[in-house]
Amino acid sequence: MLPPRTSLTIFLVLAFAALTALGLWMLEGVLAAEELGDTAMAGQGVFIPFLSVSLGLLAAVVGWAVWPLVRSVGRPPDSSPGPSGYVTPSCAPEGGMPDFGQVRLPVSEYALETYKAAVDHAPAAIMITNNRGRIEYVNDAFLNTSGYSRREILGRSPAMFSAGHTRSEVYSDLWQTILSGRVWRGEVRNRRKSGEEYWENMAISPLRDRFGRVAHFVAVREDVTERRGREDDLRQLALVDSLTGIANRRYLLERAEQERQRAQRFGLALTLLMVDIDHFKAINDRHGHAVGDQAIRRVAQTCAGSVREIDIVGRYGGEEFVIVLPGTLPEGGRELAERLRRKIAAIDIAGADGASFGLTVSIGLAGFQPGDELEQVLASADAALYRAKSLGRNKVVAVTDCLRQGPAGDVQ
Ligand SMILES: Nc1nc2c(ncn2[C@@H]2O[C@H](COP(=O)(O)OP(=O)(O)OP(=O)(O)O)[C@@H](O)[C@H]2O)c(=O)[nH]1
Repeated sequence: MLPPRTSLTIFLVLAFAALTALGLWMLEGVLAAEELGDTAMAGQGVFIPFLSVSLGLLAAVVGWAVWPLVRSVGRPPDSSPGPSGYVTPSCAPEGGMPDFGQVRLPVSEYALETYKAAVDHAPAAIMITNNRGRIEYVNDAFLNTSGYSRREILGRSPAMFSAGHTRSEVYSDLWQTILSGRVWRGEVRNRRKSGEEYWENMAISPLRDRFGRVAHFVAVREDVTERRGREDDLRQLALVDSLTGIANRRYLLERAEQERQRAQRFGLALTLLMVDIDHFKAINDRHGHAVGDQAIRRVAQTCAGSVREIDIVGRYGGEEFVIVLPGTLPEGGRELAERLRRKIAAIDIAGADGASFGLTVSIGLAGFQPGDELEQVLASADAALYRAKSLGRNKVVAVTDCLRQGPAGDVQ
């Protein structure tokens, strides 16, 4: 199908060519008649102006037809849209995308189509909510990560994905940030449709409408569960004693210091126990290192299994443990220490010779006093432990208030 301009041009050229031919034929007749002195024919001199007008019009029509071609010489190919309004691939500059900045308005539809495809199929999960917090769009990656269908998500609140562990301050910070027009970044724990929980790293930015108002929010989310798992493992390795699985010395002291500061600030009670296996060297010597390790593990497990969740049990040295009891007075600590001493005395360990053997511990106990540094409380508990050992072992000794300022060993 020829474009209208081309069809009209062909029609006009043919029409004027026919008229011109007719004019020339008649002119020939006129000239011949003049030569013969035929005055009747010579009176037909009206055909000369007619022929001139005809030729002039023909030139104008041809000029009108070829003008666009003359104009396009030396220009890049036209990027006019195809019948549907989309730019066809042939309109794109060689080897790349069309330059959207150069094209006329209908091409923006093509640009929109391209941007939409990019968002729909982006590898990161993308969600768009309106400023009332309702989900208006999610891409394919979002559906894959969350496990929901589009129908189950659209129109609902993003809160439907929360696993419920994130503190409310995190969300208030999120809203404050994005409502003020800034980007919020953070990691939250979410839940898939299957119930499985996962970590998501999110960047949420406000989208402004043509009037500059925040009308939507776009969230780009990435499942970082694997990375978080590796970090957790590393963190665990850094905090935990590899032989016993309880807190290592560094982490124990860190947590103990936190509790000391809390006790100091809020005037809370805090008691510290120092537990040491009696004659452990003899166990090692008699049964070997592996059995010695087993004894250390059993004592650690017994300590960890005898305290509350808020208490902290850590390995302080080779066969020495510290138990931090927040919110506990020395009397309460002593009760626990006695219970623990008896429990450990009841442990049976398989010896190298096949026969089982028992073990005992000595426990030193000290309570925190306002103004104490952690080292002072530890030194007091250690002094009490020393006293328990010197009193024959398998004993609990607490530092009394009147003696805690005295030299090491002045305990009762
Ligand atoms: N098997 C094993 N032994 C350890 C470990 N750490 C330290 N030890 C040993 O524990 C022993 C501690 O001995 P001592 O400090 O003399 O204490 P003890 O023999 O228990 O004597 P008292 O505490 O006075 O009753 C040493 O022989 C260390 O080599 C460990 O991780 N595994």
